[in-house]
Amino acid sequence: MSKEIKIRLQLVTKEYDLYKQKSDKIKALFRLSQKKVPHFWALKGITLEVPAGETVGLVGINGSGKSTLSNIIAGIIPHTSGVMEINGETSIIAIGAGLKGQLTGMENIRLKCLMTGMTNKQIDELMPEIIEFADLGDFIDQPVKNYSSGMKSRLGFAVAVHQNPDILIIDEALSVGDDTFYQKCIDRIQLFKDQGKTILFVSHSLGQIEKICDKVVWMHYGELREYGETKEVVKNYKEFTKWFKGLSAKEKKDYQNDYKKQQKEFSKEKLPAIAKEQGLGKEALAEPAIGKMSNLTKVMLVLGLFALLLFGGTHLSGRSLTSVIKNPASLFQSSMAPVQEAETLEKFIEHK
Ligand SMILES: Nc1ncnc2c1ncn2[C@@H]1O[C@H](COP(=O)(O)OP(=O)(O)OP(=O)(O)O)[C@@H](O)[C@H]1O
Repeated sequence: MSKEIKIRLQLVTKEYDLYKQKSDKIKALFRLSQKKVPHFWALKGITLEVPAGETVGLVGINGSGKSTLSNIIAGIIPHTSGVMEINGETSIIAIGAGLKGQLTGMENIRLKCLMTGMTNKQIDELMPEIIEFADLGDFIDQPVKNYSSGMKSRLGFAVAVHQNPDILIIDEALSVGDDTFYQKCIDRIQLFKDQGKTILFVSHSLGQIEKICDKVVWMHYGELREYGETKEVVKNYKEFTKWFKGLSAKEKKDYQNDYKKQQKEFSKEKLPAIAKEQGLGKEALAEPAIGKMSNLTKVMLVLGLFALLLFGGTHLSGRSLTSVIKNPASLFQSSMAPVQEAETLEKFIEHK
């Protein structure tokens, strides 16, 4: 019997607009600027299937699209076009991802757990176990902004592995920990594997990839260059990096510029031909609902959101509407000290 497919992607793309300034983005939205905005395609049509229970590694040189792909699968950022089918709960561990700097380690644990739908009672029961796994000592009561990247990774890992996700996505989170913590994480990943969970593992360490992964995806400048057995793909990737390292500085630069140029010049018009090449139907060219909206709908939506932010923010900040209109920046200036703010949030959460 064939295994259930946990992650199914068909021709998934990600396009970024390269605005020089934030104001250009707003002007473009309201069509106030005629300036042509350069585009960059971080993903140029990724087609991939990951069956349940497999651990798949993501390798590729810097900027090849590994984090973009894992963030899209985790639902952190939207894709531009293509079909995405994720069958199960995902949890991503990336250094500092989703952690609030002003809150303490313990408050962050509670917030992250609440966001996954756990009750305060369930969190209270699980808290000692998460704290023990993170092993941060007294730092658990310190604001996360004072943590090193290794400490943030510990906290993120501890929370994620206790959430019991179907699909665990680990983005470079193991690269910053010390040996003891690394081993603890490897043991936990092995336990996940034994439980038949699906894992996506992004790493620059081929040693880690070889140790953990059943299969490997090799990303190359927004394209999926190879997907297959770990041994085979790692061998080919090692050959490529050896060849690349052997190039002169100018040759390297030319190689990179050539690929980046292709990513800038890519367009949706090229997708039907790629779909045909990959044997995919028209549905692979689908765009998420937000991309299909007319410009008028988008403007109405932005205006609606702006009004909601203004009135909601005014209400929450306790300031008058007139004072906010006179000084909009005041909305974003906290009237409380960070510690006081954290305490308020803590009380709020406890109250719930
Ligand atoms: N918000 C953004 N706006 C514009 N371009 C972006 C944005 N985020 C990522 N990119 C670009 O998309 C490409 C892929 O980035 P991504 O972070 O996914 O690569 P990566 O393979 O994870 O790299 P690394 O190994 O360095 O972590 C890069 O060229 C990057 O500059």
